[in-house]
Parts: sequence; structure tokens; C-alpha cells
Amino acid sequence: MLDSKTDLKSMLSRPELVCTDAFVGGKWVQAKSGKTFDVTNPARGDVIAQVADLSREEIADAIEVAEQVRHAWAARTGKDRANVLRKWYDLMMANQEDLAIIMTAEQGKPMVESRGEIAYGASFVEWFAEEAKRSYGETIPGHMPDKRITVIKQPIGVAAGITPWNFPNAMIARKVAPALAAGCSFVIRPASLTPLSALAMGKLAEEAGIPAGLFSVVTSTSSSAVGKEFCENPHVKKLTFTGSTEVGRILLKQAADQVMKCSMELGGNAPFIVFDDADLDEAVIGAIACKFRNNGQTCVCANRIYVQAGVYDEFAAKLKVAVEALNMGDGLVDGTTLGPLIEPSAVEKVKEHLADAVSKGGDILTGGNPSNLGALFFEPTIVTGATKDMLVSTDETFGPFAPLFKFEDEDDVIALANDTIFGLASYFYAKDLSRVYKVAEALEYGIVGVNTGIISTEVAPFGGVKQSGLGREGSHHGMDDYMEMKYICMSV
Ligand SMILES: NC(=O)C1=CN([C@@H]2O[C@H](COP(=O)(O)OP(=O)(O)OC[C@H]3O[C@@H](n4cnc5c(N)ncnc54)[C@H](OP(=O)(O)O)[C@@H]3O)[C@@H](O)[C@H]2O)C=CC1
Ligand SMILES: O=C(O)[C@H](O)CS(=O)(=O)O
Repeated sequence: MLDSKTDLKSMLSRPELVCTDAFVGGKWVQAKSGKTFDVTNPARGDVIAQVADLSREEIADAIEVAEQVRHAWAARTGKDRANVLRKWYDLMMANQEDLAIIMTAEQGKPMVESRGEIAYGASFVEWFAEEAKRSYGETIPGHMPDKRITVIKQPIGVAAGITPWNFPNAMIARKVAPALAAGCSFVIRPASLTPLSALAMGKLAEEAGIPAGLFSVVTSTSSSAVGKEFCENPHVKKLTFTGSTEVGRILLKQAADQVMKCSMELGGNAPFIVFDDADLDEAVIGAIACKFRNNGQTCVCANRIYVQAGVYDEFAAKLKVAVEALNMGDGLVDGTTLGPLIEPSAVEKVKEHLADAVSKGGDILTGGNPSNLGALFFEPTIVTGATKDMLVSTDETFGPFAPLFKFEDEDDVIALANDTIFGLASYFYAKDLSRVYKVAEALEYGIVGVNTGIISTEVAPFGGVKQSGLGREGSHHGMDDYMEMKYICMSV
């Protein structure tokens, strides 16, 4: 029974997977200053670990070693790198339950989602282990009779990543795996709210035989100092970030001085459109998966739910039944389907969006209150009568708040859906084939889910347009961000 224990290590088959030292240059180290920071279980509010709080200089040490060891790794064959990555994948899956418990303890998501995230994260390692063997170049017919042109792809060098707390494993795996497969080294700085999942990945990377220093996990509360080191250290050739658009802009500005190659997976404001020819039961299943996954704390979560007038009331009624069936609680307890929010400011944002919606004429169909389960719990909430002057129409709530907007016309809803600076994920439910093609092509988003609320997979290119980001993660395109093309022109 996971819920009867409070000590994290005692819940695990392998307690040594709870690491509190940072993993720098192949060594497990405490901060030279002796400083640590607390990691808290958001459901229970108790401190579950104290983790090394590194300084900027210690981050630079990790980068220095990454620069030294990358050449030997790049010189190995793709197959050789693939074999090491495959061992890492096997270890992640063999320790799936322990990794999931660590994740739920520090992040709060229900165990069923944490197990899913470990498998999802591991799938990137497996995928890129396979892709390591396929970093093909090309030959191009020469532009003159005596010229032969060959294009090769080479690893970019040291890559550095900053990741958020909402997917403490998968966001790291999706960056590190393609980088290592390509022949790069990697320094990751996980979110300070969820460092334990990252450190456990470091432990398994070590066991898998990933060479010392090739993958460092640098834990630190000084996020802006780490960001500066990553952008200013001349050894770093690639920066990859997942998080808010606000921080993405800061990092892009900082990275400009070195003209550094950047990938940015930033905020979203996903529309979820239900047309009058949709299968409403399927649309409700999709909306629940999409809106309430990770308690709404996902950049691809539906933020604005548009429902065509003819089916609005019926959809709202069905969604209410499904929302009221969600089982909110401690993610470590069996049967929980909705956990806490990550921190007090997340609860405040839900309250702010809700109060704003109600003040502008929205009606609460269900939920609407903080829960007595604990400070970070808020009832899953539906508001009907949502309008475009509400805060939620321009700003991602990142919480369990589902506003239902009514629309009449297809062209109008496309215009409304596209009326945002963001362009990560979008969704719609419809059966008419010509409508499906027209709407899928018209939505200005990097990802469109048609008759599905779940679009995450390692085989497809994940990423956004407009201010939702730059680059794509996953798929056979995913290694390109960690490689440079070189063309060789030979005279014969
Ligand atoms: N695309 C996505 O998946 C995510 C999007 N978001 C969006 O962002 C909103 C705010 O969430 P929040 O967690 O505050 O997101 P942030 O963008 O603030 O944090 C994401 C990561 O960036 C780090 N960071 C913060 N400031 C800097 C900086 N100046 N330089 C370098 N790194 C920095 C954070 O560190 P630290 O650990 O210190 O917080 C964390 O590791 C959410 O409500 C959501 O809208 C949030 C998370 C993920
Ligand atoms: O892979 C996913 O489903 C997402 O990347 C999670 S998030 O980054 O959009 O929050």
C-alpha cells in the first residue's frame, strides 16, 4: 500500500534510485558550498529530499567534462551508441515502478500517469537508439562535370537543456536521447521542483554504461545563472528548453550572442473544437484525456473548448458527468485519477481565471472550489458561457479549468482558434471528411488531433509554431536539431 508510507525510499524496490547528490562529469557530488534545496511532495506537503544546490561554477565544470568526452563518443559507430542507449532504455523499463513512484512523490501526478510517462520517456530512448544507426547524409549530382557533392551529418557538440516540472522524465529523455544518439554530450538542468526523476535517470545512465561525463544532471535553484552559463559558455553549441514562452524569450536573447542553435518547446493555448457532426461520447473521452491529463498542467492540454451551438448543451451535460467521475487525491493512492497542482501559484492562477470568467458572465457547471484534500488541490471545474474577453481565451490556465465557448459557424471557430500568439497543439472532433481536411489544414498549429485528445508519441514530430517554439522533438526528424550538415565538394 503506497498510501500508508511517507518515507519515499521505503516505497521502492531499489531505494538507491533516490539520489540527492548532483551527477557532474560522471561523479556524484554535493555542492561545494554545502547548500541543498528541499523537494516537496505536493499532495502531502512534506519534504521528501534535500538535493545539492550547485553554483554556476559547478555547472561550468560539467560543461568542461562534456566537452572533453564528446569526441570519443562521436567517434564510436552509430550501432555502438545504439547498444548503450538500448541498455538505458531496458533499465528505465525494468525500474518503471520505482521511477513512477519517485515521479508521483515529487510531481503529484497519479501513478497511472507516472507509469505511462516512464514508458513514454523510455520510448524516446528506444526510438533514438534505433535512429542512431540512421543519421544518413546524401549525395547530390555535381554542378560541374568534375564535381562530386556529398552531404554528411555531424554531431553539433555539447548540448545543454533546461526542463520543466510537469514531465520530469519524458521532457529530459526526449532531448537527451537524440543528442546522445547523434554523438553529442549533454548537460541537463531539471526543474528545481522535480530533480529526483532526473537524478534517477542519471543513475540508470551510469549503470547502462553511458561514459562518465557524457550526461550530467546539474541541480540548482539558480535557474537564471544556469541559463546564462549555458548561453555564454563557448563549449555549449546547442540549447534546448521546454517551459514558458516568457523564459524561452529570455534564453533566445541570451543565446543570440553566441548565435547558438536553439530548440524551444514553449507555452500553448490549445483549442478543442466539437463540431455538430462529432461523436459526442468520443469527444467527451478526448476532452477528459486532453484537458485533465496531469491535472491540466500540460502545454498540449485543451485550454479553450469550442462547442457548436446545436450540440452545446448535450456535450456540456456529458462532460459534467465525466468530470464528476474523476477521482481526485494523492497520486500514490490506487484509483486516483487527478492529483494536486504543483505549487500555490498554480492554484492562484486557476482561481484567477475562474473569478475572471464568472465576473464576465460565465456559469459554473461543476466544481469551482478549492478542495479540502489539501492546499494544492482544486476541484475540476467546467464553466459554460465562456467568451473571448475572458482571460482564459488568451492565457494558458495550466490547471483543471474547462471553459466552454459556443460557436455557430466553421469559419468563425477557425478564426477564433487561430486568434492567439501560440501554436502548439489543437484538437477537433468531426465526421465530415471535407470538413476534417479543411479544418486540419486551416489550424495554425504544429500539432492537430482529429477525433483524439492524445497526440503524444515518440514516432511523430512534436513542436509548435508562432510563439510556441522552434524545432521538433521525437520522430525521425528529432536528431536533426543535434546535428550539423556539412557538404563536401570534391573535384575528380
Ligand atoms: N512547454 C511546457 O511544457 C511548459 C510550459 N509551462 C508554461 O509556463 C507557465 C509557468 O510555469 P513555470 O514552471 O514557471 O515555467 P518556467 O518557464 O518558469 O520554468 C521552466 C524551467 O525553466 C527554468 N527557468 C525559469 N527561469 C529561468 C531563466 N531565467 N533562465 C533559465 N531557466 C529558467 C525553471 O527553473 P525552476 O526550476 O527554478 O523553476 C524550469 O526549470 C505554466 O503555467 C505554463 O503556461 C510550464 C512548464 C512546462
Ligand atoms: O509530450 C507531451 O505530451 C508534452 O510535451 C507535454 S508538454 O510539454 O506539452 O507539457
